[in-house]
Parts: sequence; structure tokens; C-alpha cells
Amino acid sequence: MSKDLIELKKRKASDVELVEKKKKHKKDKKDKKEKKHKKEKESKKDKKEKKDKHEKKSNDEEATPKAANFSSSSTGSYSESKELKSVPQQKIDDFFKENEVTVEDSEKLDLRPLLSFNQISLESEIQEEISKFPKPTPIQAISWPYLLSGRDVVGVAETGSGKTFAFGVPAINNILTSEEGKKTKGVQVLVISPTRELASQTYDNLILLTNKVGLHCCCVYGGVPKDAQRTQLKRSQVVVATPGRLLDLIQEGSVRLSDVKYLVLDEADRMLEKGFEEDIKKIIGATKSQGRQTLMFTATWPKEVRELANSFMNNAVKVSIGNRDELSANKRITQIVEVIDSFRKDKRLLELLKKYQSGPNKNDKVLIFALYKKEAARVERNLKYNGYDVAAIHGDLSQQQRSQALNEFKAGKSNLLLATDVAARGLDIPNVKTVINLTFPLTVEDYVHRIGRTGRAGQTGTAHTLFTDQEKHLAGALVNVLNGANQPVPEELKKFGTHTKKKEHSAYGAFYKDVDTTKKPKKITFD
Ligand SMILES: Nc1ncnc2c1ncn2[C@@H]1O[C@H](COP(=O)(O)OP(=O)(O)OP(=O)(O)O)[C@@H](O)[C@H]1O
Repeated sequence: MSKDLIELKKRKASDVELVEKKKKHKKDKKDKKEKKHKKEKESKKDKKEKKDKHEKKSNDEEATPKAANFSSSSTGSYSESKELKSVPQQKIDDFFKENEVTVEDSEKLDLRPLLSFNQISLESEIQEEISKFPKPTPIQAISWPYLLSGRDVVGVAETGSGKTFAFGVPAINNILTSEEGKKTKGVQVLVISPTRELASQTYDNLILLTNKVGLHCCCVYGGVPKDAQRTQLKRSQVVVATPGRLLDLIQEGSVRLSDVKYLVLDEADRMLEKGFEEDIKKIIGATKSQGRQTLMFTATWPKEVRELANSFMNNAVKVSIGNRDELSANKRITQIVEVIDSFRKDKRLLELLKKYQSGPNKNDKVLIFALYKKEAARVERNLKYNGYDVAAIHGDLSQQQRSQALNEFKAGKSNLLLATDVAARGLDIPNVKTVINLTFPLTVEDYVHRIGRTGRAGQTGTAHTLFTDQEKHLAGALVNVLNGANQPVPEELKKFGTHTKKKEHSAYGAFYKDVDTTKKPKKITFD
């Protein structure tokens, strides 16, 4: 049989599987509905009796009926702890309100958020590692119970809010607590990242956990030799990868993903954009389609990627912190937008560097964003000519140069870094005080990610943006972001008009529909 024929058969089999799965889901739903109806009828009968009983309960006990609800429908090993059950409902309500938490779950499990680390029982080594922080961040607090229950999750929370451990902790804990996880030797957790630097950073976070529990984690990305990666892949249960290199290694047969049961798309909206979409489909196609938990985490979740995201997920819970349906920036970042003529930008940059790195702030870390690598190279030369010791990250540099520049900036050995959008997402660089957008990015989503390199983990920061009429089509969306974070909107920016150009998806153009994120896909085809 030819290779193509085998492939076709495989796809057909997977389609049939899906149809069967859908039928079963429908039937389960129907059964559930009937059961619910019957139950409601019965419960009406003794409602009064139950009501009397309920009224006798203490306040704290009243806070827990949802927990009982959960145990019956859980798919994972999670169950709410005594400590969590005893939290008064008022505290839970306050948490939801203060953090503007939204949970969209068609199964309505209503799992309680974890207000402290002692309200959850993780493997002791993991508990110990994570307890170096004072308490879970809101996205961790909300998403862990769902992830430990085996649910697919879309997690949307501001930049620098601890999303890496939000998906990382349950990933490792789930391997350790499942019988199958302990036995399986192959790759069980796969995290896909858009850039080499982010993949490497996520790996650095995950090995803190895997090292402690005897699991192996590796990181694969392009720009470096494959040999060491091939060897590492053979012994790893947890893999962090960029799509291009991973696909390469899949296609040459160096890695098998059929045991992956926890798949994370970090910076998920980026991963579903043109350029990555096809690779992502192929990678997901190489993982198991049944019993796989799929996660998408990001700070920005544009409507036009949601339907595609949904097609890879199974009845996902969407958890969001803050008003994430509207594109919004971290409110602890002071945003300054200056409308300027293009030809004045270079001079203005020198003035801004004097402003942000002078006197007591002389050693403050400043991150400058350019749009294209050629521009970055030119600006780098210009800054060096003016006496600045600037490091750079962009696509024209070798991986070794990129890594060195980033590591030195992270470690505080240099305090000025110039980057293209390769550094816009995910990078967790301590103490960046100011982000300067020398040239505005192609999308306002990228703007939110870029400025999110400051103001991380509860800190404050400043983003200073030079905006020219070449970007005027983005003015409306930028004004919305500024308004959403209570930042001043310069009059010159308003003059461009507040019309918001509908974002186009590379595949669906401007004709995408707003979608119900809980809706199941009609059909999945992997190319
Ligand atoms: N529970 C916690 N309490 C305090 N800090 C935390 C906690 N969990 C993680 N952090 C720290 O917060 C910082 C930001 O975390 P992380 O890089 O995961 O953010 P993120 O939400 O993924 O950001 P981005 O959207 O930019 O990718 C890291 O330095 C991380 O160590």
C-alpha cells in the first residue's frame, strides 16, 4: 500500500472516530438531560425537606455544595480539599469580583479558585517548588482545578501573570498522579512556543519541576544542531518546542508524539496565525486525538482565532482574568504615546534614552522594539555610534548571538536591548523599567505583548511609543487599549480617527464569525 493511501486511511479512521465520539457525546448529553429532568421532578417532591436541612447548615458549609457537584463529573484525579471547601462563599465571590474572573464552562463544574497553596494537594516536590511564591496568581488559582480534573482549558490573563506555571504545574502533577503516566516512557507533555527564546525560558521553568520528580524535560528549537536534541527526545517525558524544528524531527522519525496527553499552545493566538497554522495542524495531527488534554494560554485572544482553536479542543473551559474579551493591557504599565514624524524618530530615541537612563535611573533596563531586522541592525549601529552599549536580538543574528544578548540583559550585565518582535511575547526579563516602541508593531495585540515585557509579576513599568501616520489604521484599536487601561490619549492620536479596522485572519479574511467557544467543531482535518 502506498504511503499516501495509508495516510488517507489513517485520516478516515480518525474522522470516523470523531463522528463516533460526537455521537456518543450527543447521546451522553441527551441521557444527562433526561436524568436531570427526572431528578428535578423527584427533587421538587422533597424540596421542602432539603431546604429545611440546608438552612440548618453553617455559613462555611453552605459555601461547598458546588464541590460535591464536581466530584461526580470529574474526569481527573482532582477533588477539592477540606481547606478549600471551608472557605466562605463570600471570599470566593470577592476573589471573582476583584480579579474580574470569567469562567465559561458548558459543564458548569464551578470549581472553586485556590486562594492559597495549602488549599491544593500537589505532589510534595512540586508543592515545595511552587510554594516559594506567596500564593497562586489568579490565572493559576482558577485554572489549576480544571486542569487537574483533566479538562481542556483556554487561559487568558495579562502579561507577566504566571501563565507558565499555570499550565506547567498541572502538566507535571498529572503525569505523576496517573497510573498510565507513571508507566508511559514516551513524550507525555508537549508545549509549543513561537520563539526559540521563549521555548528555552519555558524549559528553564519546567525543569525546576521535572528535575525534582525524576522526569526528563528537553527543549527543541531551530538554529542549533539536531543531534543533541534527538538524544534528549528519546528520554524525555516533557518537551518544549518551536514548531519548525519539532516538525522536522517528527518527519525524520526522531520523535513520536502518540503518547502526548497534555498539549499546550503557549501564546496560542500567535500559534494559530498564518505562518504557524499549518505546522500546528500537522503537529497536533501527530498526537493522539482521544484522551488528549489541550490547552491554549495567552494574554490576547482575538475572536478570529477562536473557532480554529476550538477545532483542536474538546469542550474547553475558558478562564479569563480581567476583561480579556476586549484587547487589554496590563494596567500597572504607564503608557505614553507620542505622535511623531518618521524622520524625527532616531533623534527622539536618543532623547528618550537620556530621559529614561539618567541620574539615579542610569542603570535602568530599557528594551527598544523595532519592526524589521534591517531596521534593528541600522538602529543598533546608530546607538553604538552614539556611545551606547546595546545588545540586539533579531532574525539576522546567529542563535548564539541572540542567546548571549538576552542572557546578558536578563542577568543585568547590559541594560539596553534592541529587539524585533521575536522578543515581544512571553520573555520574562527581570526589572525592565521601560519599553520604547521605536516603530509600532503590525498589530495592537503585538503592542500589548511588547509593552508587557515591563510591569511583570505585580511590578510597575513605563511604555513609551512613537506613533507615525504610517500606522494610523491602528489608531482606533490603540485608543481602545489606552482607554481600557485608564491611560491618557493624546489629541494627535485621536485625529487619526477612532475607526477600528477589523482584524483579518490570514485564512478567513475579515469574514470570520464571532463564535461560541464552547461549540464543538464540525470536522477536523489535518493536512
Ligand atoms: N504564584 C506566583 N506568585 C508570584 N510570582 C509568580 C507566581 N507564579 C509565577 N510567578 C513569576 O511571575 C513572572 C511572570 O510569569 P510568566 O512568565 O509565567 O508570565 P506570563 O503570564 O506567561 O507572561 P506573558 O504573557 O508575557 O507570557 C515570572 O517571573 C514567574 O516566576
